[in-house]
Amino acid sequence: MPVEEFVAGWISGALGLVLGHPFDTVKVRLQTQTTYRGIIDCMVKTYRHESLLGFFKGMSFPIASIAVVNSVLFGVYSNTLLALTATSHQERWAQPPSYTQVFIAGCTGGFVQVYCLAPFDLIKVRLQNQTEPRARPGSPPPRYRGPVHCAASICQEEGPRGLFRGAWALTLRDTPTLGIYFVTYEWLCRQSTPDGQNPSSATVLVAGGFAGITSWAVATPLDVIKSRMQMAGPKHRVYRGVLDCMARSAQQEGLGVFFRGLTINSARAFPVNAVTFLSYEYLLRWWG
Ligand SMILES: CN(C)C(=N)NCCC[C@H](N)C(=O)O
Repeated sequence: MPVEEFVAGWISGALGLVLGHPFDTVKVRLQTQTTYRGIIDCMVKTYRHESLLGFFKGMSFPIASIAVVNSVLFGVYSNTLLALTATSHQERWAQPPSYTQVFIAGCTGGFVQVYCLAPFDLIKVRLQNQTEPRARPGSPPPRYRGPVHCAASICQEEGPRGLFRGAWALTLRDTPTLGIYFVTYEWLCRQSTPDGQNPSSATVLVAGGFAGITSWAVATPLDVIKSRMQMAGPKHRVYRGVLDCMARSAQQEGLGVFFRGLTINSARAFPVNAVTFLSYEYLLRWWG
């Protein structure tokens, strides 16, 4: 099993993550809180109350976890393609796999990475939703003091299974959308690259960016549901399941609720995934 695909997945994921985290914080707050009038209002309020640091809340854990999550995603994707087509990454532009094979490999990578991503994503969402400024004398301390305290509190209050709250919604979000993600990337690269050649850097950047936008656009409705289910701990509103959360959200806030965070998700997706794919391709070519 080629391990360089796992390492390239990790480094490229980390670069994309740092670039996209401020967008991600705004998105999570818009999806789960009703106090903001829109993206700009959320950005202004976050900056006023919490300074620039507010945008980077909850980032340390994803940085640590991206090592596992992105390397599992890209590693499983690439190794599934290898099993389906018997061609390595280096041979893949000369003997391209079919789109069905790319879709199956993407869905497999998406499905497997969910079980690494779920606890980290839950902790990130809980920390991003704490709007209190960092501890000031006299002000009440935030509920979670940091990622480790957050994980420990969840285990204590909700049991270890609490760390997987929202994992089913995450599976429904990520399995098909990661198939779409890799198919879009491959299709765009092949459209603008002569047969048998490696795509140029500009092509990889644009194809990676649009793969991110397309997959996130499709993923947004389940992303909203996933974030709400993750916030619904034992002390908050509790949903009976994904369908109950969908029905109650739509009843209370209208169908528009499923598109909350769509603009910010797309704005974040382009740079994050352009950088992720560019660094992934280059690391593999460099090691190849
Ligand atoms: C629609 N979905 C869930 C995805 N396209 N997932 C792949 C994510 C890649 C990158 N770390 C990101 O956060 O955009």
